[in-house]
Amino acid sequence: MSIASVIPQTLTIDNLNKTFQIAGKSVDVLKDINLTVAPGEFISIIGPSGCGKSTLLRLVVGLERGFSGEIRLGEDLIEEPGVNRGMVFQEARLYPWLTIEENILFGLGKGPRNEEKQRIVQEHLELVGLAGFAKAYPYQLSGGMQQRVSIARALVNRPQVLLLDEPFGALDAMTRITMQQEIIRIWGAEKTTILLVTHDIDEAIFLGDRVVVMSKLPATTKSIIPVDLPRPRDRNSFEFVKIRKKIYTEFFSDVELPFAYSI
Ligand SMILES: Nc1ncnc2c1ncn2[C@@H]1O[C@H](COP(=O)(O)OP(=O)(O)OP(=O)(O)O)[C@@H](O)[C@H]1O
Repeated sequence: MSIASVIPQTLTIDNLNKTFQIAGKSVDVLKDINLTVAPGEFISIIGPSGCGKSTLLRLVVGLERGFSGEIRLGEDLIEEPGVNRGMVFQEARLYPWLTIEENILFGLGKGPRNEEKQRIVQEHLELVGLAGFAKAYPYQLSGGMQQRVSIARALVNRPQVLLLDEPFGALDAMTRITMQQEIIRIWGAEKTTILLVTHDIDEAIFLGDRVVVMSKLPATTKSIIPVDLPRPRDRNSFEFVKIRKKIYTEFFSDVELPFAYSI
C-alpha cells in the first residue's frame, strides 16, 4: 500500500513574474509563467543556464518572496514553505553528525508520537531501498545513496508536490540512470506531483509526462512538449528519439552556439 494518504491537488502557476536586484539593477528573471500541473503529474523543466529554473522551484516551495502573479495548490495560495511541498537539491544536504534515520526524523518535525515516527522513518527507508542503513552516517553512504536519503526526507511529510532541483546532477552516469528508475518507482508508488529541473534532455524525456522548455532571460515557458510514451521508456526507440529532436530544436532556437552544431 502507498505511504501517501493525501490526494494531490492541482498546482496552478498564473502569470508569475519575478525580478531580482543584481548589482543595483533590476533583472527580470521570470516573465508571465503559466503552468497548470495535474494531480500526480510528472513535469520536467529544462532551459538555458541561469534562466530561472531553480527560482521557479524555490517560488513553488515558498522560499522566495516578492513576486507578482499567483501560485496555488488547489485553492490555497502559496506564500511560504509548508509540509505539503518537499524539495530535493543537487547535493544531498544531510547533517553529517546525524545517522540516516535521524536525518529523516529531522524532516518529520514535531507531529507524530515517537513509535509512529519510527514506523514512518522505516517505511521511507524501505521506499528508497535503504532499509538496512538506518544507523549509518552520511559519510558511510555513496552519493546516490545519500541522495535517496534526501528524497526520503523530502517525502516524509507526505507532500503533495515534490520539487527536484537537478537531484542527480552530481552523480555518475550509471548511478544517475539507476536513480531515474528509482524515482519513477517511487512516483508510481506515491502518486506525488513532481516538478523536476534538469540539464539532461534525455532525463527530462525519460521521466516527464510533459517537458517544459524555458527560454533565456527573461524566461518564459517557450514550449511544453507532451511525452506520450509508455513506461518504462526506451531511450533508443524511434518515438523517444523523435521527441528528443523536437526538444533540441526548441531548446536551441534562441541560443547562439559558439561553434557549428547540427541537431
Ligand atoms: N537571491 C538572488 N538574488 C539575486 N539574483 C538571483 C538570486 N537568485 C537567483 N538570482 C538570479 O536569477 C537568475 C536565475 O537564477 P536560477 O538559479 O534560478 O537559474 P537556473 O536556471 O536554475 O540556473 P542553472 O541552470 O545555471 O542552475 C540568475 O540570473 C541569477 O543570478
